Amino acid sequence: LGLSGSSELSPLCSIFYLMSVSVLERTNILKRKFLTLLFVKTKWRLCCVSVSYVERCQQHRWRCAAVTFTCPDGGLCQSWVGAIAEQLAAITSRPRRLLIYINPYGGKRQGGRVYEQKVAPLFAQAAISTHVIVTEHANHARDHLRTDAELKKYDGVVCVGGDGMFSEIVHGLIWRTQMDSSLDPNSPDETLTSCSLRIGIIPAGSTDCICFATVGTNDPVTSALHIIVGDSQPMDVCSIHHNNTFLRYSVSLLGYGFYGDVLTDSERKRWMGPVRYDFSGLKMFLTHHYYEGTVSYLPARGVVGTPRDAARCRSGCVVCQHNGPKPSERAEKYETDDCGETIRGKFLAINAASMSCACPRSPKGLSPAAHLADGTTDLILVRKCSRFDFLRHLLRHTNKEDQFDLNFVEVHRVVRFRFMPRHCQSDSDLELDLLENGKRQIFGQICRDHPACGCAPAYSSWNCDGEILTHTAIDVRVHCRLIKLFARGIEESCDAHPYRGKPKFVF
Ligand SMILES: Nc1ncnc2c1ncn2[C@@H]1O[C@H](COP(=O)(O)OP(=O)(O)OP(=O)(O)O)[C@@H](O)[C@H]1O
Repeated sequence: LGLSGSSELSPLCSIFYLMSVSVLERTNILKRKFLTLLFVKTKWRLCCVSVSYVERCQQHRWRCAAVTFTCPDGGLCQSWVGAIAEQLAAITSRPRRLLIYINPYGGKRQGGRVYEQKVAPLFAQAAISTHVIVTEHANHARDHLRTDAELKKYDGVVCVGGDGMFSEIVHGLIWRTQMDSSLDPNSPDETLTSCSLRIGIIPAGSTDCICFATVGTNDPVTSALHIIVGDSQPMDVCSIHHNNTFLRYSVSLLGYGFYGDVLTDSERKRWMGPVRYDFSGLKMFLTHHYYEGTVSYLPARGVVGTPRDAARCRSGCVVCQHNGPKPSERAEKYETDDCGETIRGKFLAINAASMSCACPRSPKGLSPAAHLADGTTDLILVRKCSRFDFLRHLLRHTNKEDQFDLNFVEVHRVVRFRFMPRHCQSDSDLELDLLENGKRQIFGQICRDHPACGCAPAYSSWNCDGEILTHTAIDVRVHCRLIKLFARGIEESCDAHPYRGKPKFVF
């Protein structure tokens, strides 16, 4: 794009303006997908204005592209730079100051390099000021956020690492927000205050499931661009309590039985690297343990959507918008026994998916129709069945068949649930079980009390977003939209998007 010199600034300005608006429309600048003005440089007597913008690539990836305008008139160029910069400054959703935590040991230990080489230059170009903390030990970021961080100075918190690192940020930020609001996080009935700061994830871990589920790809540049353009994706968080004591928050998967056992076993095999998950998965599948207990839950009422829907939670999801927080629902409690449902049984797996839990290994995820911000979690109960049937269920996570369309699997969309393993049940509950299930139970109980006989163990562990919980009897409550991410959810049919690929400028 070249403009010949002229002393008449105003008409030239208009032409330049019209042409640029056309360019910007094509690059989607006017729909806020434009990234940022990068620089103005003088070349001999020509001035260049380079405008950077987001270009969509395949598989939900974003790239930073640039278009350069040249003009012999330096003053005109400067006025253009000023005008565009003014427009950009008016977009208040974009962060200006970020607090960044880098886990140098996450994934392949490339967090520092990924940030320095791929992300920091983009933040610098976008004029975002950063305060970077390289963590020195586990829970460093969480504890810093809880007490020391001067959060008022920042527009967002970014973690460079995997799901464990994200979890640290979530725990630190939620705890701090509740403390600042004088709320008691130990009370499971407390209505928590939503965090005002958004969280960004630069994926540099082993699995990066949260990033994949909210952005659609695990790519540091794409995540950095979502942060720069100031995207915002609200997210539900489950609080987990045991006897009125806070244990953890969960945003993705809470799994007892199969997924708890796989995590416990894989933790002992860290030396194997990422392959440990496959190894432990196979081992636990062959071991085929089942666990007895009681699940009680409050079904989600007055919401649209079910776990069996064909529609998926995507960018601008109407289900999330419809089911958003409603004041009357926020204080839902187990006030009476009859407001919840109760299921006793033997389970191979009890899973609560607060999002699809899609990842590169399971592109559909554990609950494909789960929503990021609808205030519910999908409670999936896999009852005791044969190994062959359980394999059928597991394989359906990777193909197009419905993993819930099996007579030993049930799924409920809930706002709260409790689990009580059988060994923790009161005597009266055990008597009730006995009456319901007959005398076969007596021999089962003897086996459980004397594990040396080689029967199934009495209890498993909860896998809470990749961490093992210390208690098995838990009370889980969904808090609608407790946090916000620098993301926009997975965009629909990205490959067919009109703005994908290189924009073609025709003048
Ligand atoms: N400096 C550090 N030294 C040791 N551990 C750390 C440090 N900083 C953070 N951690 C801990 O490392 C754990 C794993 O980190 P992270 O989640 O970034 O990587 P990952 O486990 O490889 O990835 P993923 O969780 O996606 O599988 C986190 O739970 C975090 O608490």
